[in-house]
Amino acid sequence: MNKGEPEREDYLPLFETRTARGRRLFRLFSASIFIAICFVWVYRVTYFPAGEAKAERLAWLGLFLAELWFSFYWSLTLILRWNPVLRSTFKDRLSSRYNQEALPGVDIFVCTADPGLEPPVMVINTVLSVMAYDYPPEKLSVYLSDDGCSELTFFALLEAARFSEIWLPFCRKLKDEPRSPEAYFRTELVGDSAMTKDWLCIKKSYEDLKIRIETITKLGRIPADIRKEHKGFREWGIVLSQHDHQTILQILIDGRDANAIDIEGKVLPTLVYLSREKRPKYCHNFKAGAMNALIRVSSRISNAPIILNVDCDMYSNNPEAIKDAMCFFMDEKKGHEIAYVQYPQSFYNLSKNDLYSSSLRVIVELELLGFDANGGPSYIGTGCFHRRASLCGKKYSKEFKGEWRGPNKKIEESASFLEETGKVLASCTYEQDTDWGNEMGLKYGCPVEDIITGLSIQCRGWRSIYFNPERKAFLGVVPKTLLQYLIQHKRWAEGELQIFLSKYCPVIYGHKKIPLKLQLSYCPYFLWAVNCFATLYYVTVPSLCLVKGILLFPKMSCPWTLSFAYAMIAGCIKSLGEFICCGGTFQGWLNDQRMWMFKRTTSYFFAFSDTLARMFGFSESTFVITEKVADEEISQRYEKEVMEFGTPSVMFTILATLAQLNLFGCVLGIRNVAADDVPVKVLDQFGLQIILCCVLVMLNQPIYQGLFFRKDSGKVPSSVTYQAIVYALLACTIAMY
Ligand SMILES: O=c1ccn([C@@H]2O[C@H](COP(=O)(O)OP(=O)(O)O[C@H]3O[C@H](CO)[C@@H](O)[C@H](O)[C@H]3O)[C@@H](O)[C@H]2O)c(=O)[nH]1
Ligand SMILES: [Mn+2]
Repeated sequence: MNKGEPEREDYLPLFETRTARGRRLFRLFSASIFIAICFVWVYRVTYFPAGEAKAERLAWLGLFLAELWFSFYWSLTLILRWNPVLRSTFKDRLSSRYNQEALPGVDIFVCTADPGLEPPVMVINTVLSVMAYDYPPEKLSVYLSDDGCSELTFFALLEAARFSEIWLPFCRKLKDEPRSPEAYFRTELVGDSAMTKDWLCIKKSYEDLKIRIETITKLGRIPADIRKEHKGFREWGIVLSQHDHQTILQILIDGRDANAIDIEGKVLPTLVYLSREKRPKYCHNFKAGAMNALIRVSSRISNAPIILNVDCDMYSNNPEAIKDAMCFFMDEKKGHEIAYVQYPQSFYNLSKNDLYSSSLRVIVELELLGFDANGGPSYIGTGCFHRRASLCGKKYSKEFKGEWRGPNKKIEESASFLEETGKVLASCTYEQDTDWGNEMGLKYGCPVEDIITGLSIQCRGWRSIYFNPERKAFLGVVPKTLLQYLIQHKRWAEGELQIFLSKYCPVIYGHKKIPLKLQLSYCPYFLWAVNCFATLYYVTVPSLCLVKGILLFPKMSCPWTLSFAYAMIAGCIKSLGEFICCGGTFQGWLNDQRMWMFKRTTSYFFAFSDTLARMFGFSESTFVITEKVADEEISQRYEKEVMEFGTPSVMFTILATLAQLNLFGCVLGIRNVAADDVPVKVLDQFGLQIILCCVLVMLNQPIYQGLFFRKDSGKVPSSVTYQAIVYALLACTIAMY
């Protein structure tokens, strides 16, 4: 509370913050690991093989540098773990303090970009789920941005608009169930026979709707008779291509219209289709461009003070989520500081032990809690409620309390007039010579537009909140193939590194604007890509040295081994403990470790090189959209947690080469032990190195499967196998001589 303002004794906050348990244990344990790390350094410095051959000295020095990097990086990650906080809300206080009238409007933005990769049925499920929020419908407006400019998506949305007339009344009878029809009907109906008739009837309607959409999606065009049903289809008459077309803006449900009601006569939320103008000459800035067009167009139509942004696969799983978010924004004491409330990204198609470790478990369940405590989480692109003002560039000020009330829908103008005038706002030229993409809206020029936008909002003085309730607010899909996963992480790592190397580097840009701990909280992510070097070194050189017989670690009988062993084992225990506390399984943790290794040696490596290439002007930024569907065979393997290779890729060549190097190292190491007169001696000398290789081999196990044992179409393609064998043999030969 500011000085001068009267203390209100009776004031009850709308949300509460608690510190997480177990912090003290964590700090102690981390400190002990840190001590072990210091001993490792001391060992490296005092036992440097100065008198040995050059190769040995170099190998040793490299390893030391890699270890220094790991220690530094590890210390950075502690900042995110030091002081995690948990938030909880009081929705009952919110509803007793504010009636329906007093709640702010919410504009919901759903982004889609490709009907092939993001099937229209999935998109409309997301749309229907957000239309069904437990919130006054006249306060809700849902906007679908279609960067794919697809009439198939438009058709699906039109069908969804119709279906919402029966779906929303049905949802009002539900309690906690998910509001995406697909997800809802996946679960069996329990109890209540009065519901059964309704249930069967709605289920039938949904299935019909789904078949209609899927048939037309398969067909790939809209039949003439359907075309006649809505004036919107006429727009596609002059669409040249997906990348060359005018703005298409259609208000499918006009919430102000007295006829826009569901079968029970209740108002429907406004529903709008937007496909912003695209011309080959112009840069479209991917999702950031789409979002900015949505911000402007929605300001013309509904202009709600709060904006929710979701990706097209992220359906709403908790109808109360808006009210939760409002508890933060509308808190009388602290609400006015908050620019955005970020929910975690959660997923519904994870395999049992999360094969690709796509759930980002530790980030979502632990690191972001620490991020929040350090000043506010980053914006992670989806499942985020924004204050329109702060997203549009407003600086934080104590005086600005937010205007929740007031008319948020312009009553006077007709829908077609709004469409006509709104179109201009989504044209290619509108942003020229404006601050859009810079200080206004989402930032351009970065593959992780979300992170950089969040950072700049915080640097304008705002705070953000991370809210991770038990019941997940949004559920989306993760990629089902290894390559999709690696490409997605490459995009992320690339974007993050790009920010670090730009003027937005948090320690420079954030200096004096945000607290140091918040600046540093960003760094572990921004430096993801840099990990590639130390990791590549650690997975190759010890194996090669084993082949050649170069000693890199202390002897097993030497006390220094203890420091290495402790740092490794305690480090693993800590990470395993965290993983389990965050709800993971042991197998899941192993998968997680494996995926860290895989992405560090491939995604991060390419992220690093591509970032440099772009900085020096050799390439342009791209945005590879993640596939949200997979064919039947791939899905089946995914369910069984069999890793998917299938298509040739350099990333796989790297992984396969490294895996074989480790295997050679391991085999040769063990052979030496066996062949030695006194096996104990070799084991004593090379023990740690052999263990390291064995661990790597164990982690690489799915690759050996894919290389040598599998026959299905998801195995490593033979071209990759041959290349990898050649490279690995070559590397060993060079190492030996
Ligand atoms: O030109 C484009 C490209 C993408 N998208 C949409 O952006 C969203 C995210 O794309 P996706 O391929 O699913 O990427 P993810 O890696 O899964 O997305 C995460 O990472 C992105 C930044 O890299 C953020 O924009 C996302 O919100 C965040 O969920 C999807 O809804 C797309 O339809 C567009 O609207 N226009
Ligand atoms: Mn996605």
